[in-house]
Amino acid sequence: MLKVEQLNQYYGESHTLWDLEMHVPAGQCTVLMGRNGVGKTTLLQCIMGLIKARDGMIQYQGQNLLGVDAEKRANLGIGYVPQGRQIFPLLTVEENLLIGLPARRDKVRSIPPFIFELFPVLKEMLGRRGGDLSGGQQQQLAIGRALVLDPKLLILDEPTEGIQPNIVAEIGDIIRKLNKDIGLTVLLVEQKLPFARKVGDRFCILDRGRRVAEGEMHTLDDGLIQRYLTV
Ligand SMILES: Nc1ncnc2c1ncn2[C@@H]1O[C@H](COP(=O)(O)OP(=O)(O)OP(=O)(O)O)[C@@H](O)[C@H]1O
Repeated sequence: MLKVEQLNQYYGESHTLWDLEMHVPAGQCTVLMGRNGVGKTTLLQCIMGLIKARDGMIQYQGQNLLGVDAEKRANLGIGYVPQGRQIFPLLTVEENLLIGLPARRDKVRSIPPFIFELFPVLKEMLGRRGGDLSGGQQQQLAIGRALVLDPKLLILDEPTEGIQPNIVAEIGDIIRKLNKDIGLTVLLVEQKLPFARKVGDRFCILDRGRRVAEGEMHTLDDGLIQRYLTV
């Protein structure tokens, strides 16, 4: 569904992504892994068009995204949950959810009920300001906001960062449900190994801006973990 090929990205003169390759097959959950600062968020931001890649290809359903504006990428069915959630703290939960609706490809202009089935807490808190929610609730809101757009591919950047363990498990269950029951293709950045193993079908490991390993989750062995993931 998504194929990154020979992607190079620079921050000024600093070469950050090097001939990067990554495949995200349709219907699967792919986990992008690697230590801090290896380029995971940079890669996701290139995919979303939030930062520019210098050359290479990002192919989504057969189309090269590099010439497509960031707003249009959402229209193509790519949902994005950024690192740190980035919900609007002064807007209510309802307003946060409504904000993406005009970008939907169809004419739906109200919040789809399945969002509240997945996240009942959001229904209870519709009138609450986003900034008054707990970290876990904000993460649910950020995922809900991405789902409002009816994406086919959902991209999440460290959805468990700074969240209590019981909510982490809940978020894991929701990602699995979205992937296995609803059929969304998922790409997520995750540093917690048990979580990655629980939700992921495949992994892709970056090290210093390069892809160093990729494969099915059951092939992620101790050698790779020691070499590229443990700190
Ligand atoms: N806006 C920026 N300007 C310049 N350099 C940046 C910028 N953002 C990130 N970098 C650098 O690019 C490299 C990759 O950063 P990136 O945030 O993509 O890594 P990451 O793997 O997502 O790390 P983390 O797990 O800490 O979020 C790092 O060396 C970082 O310092």
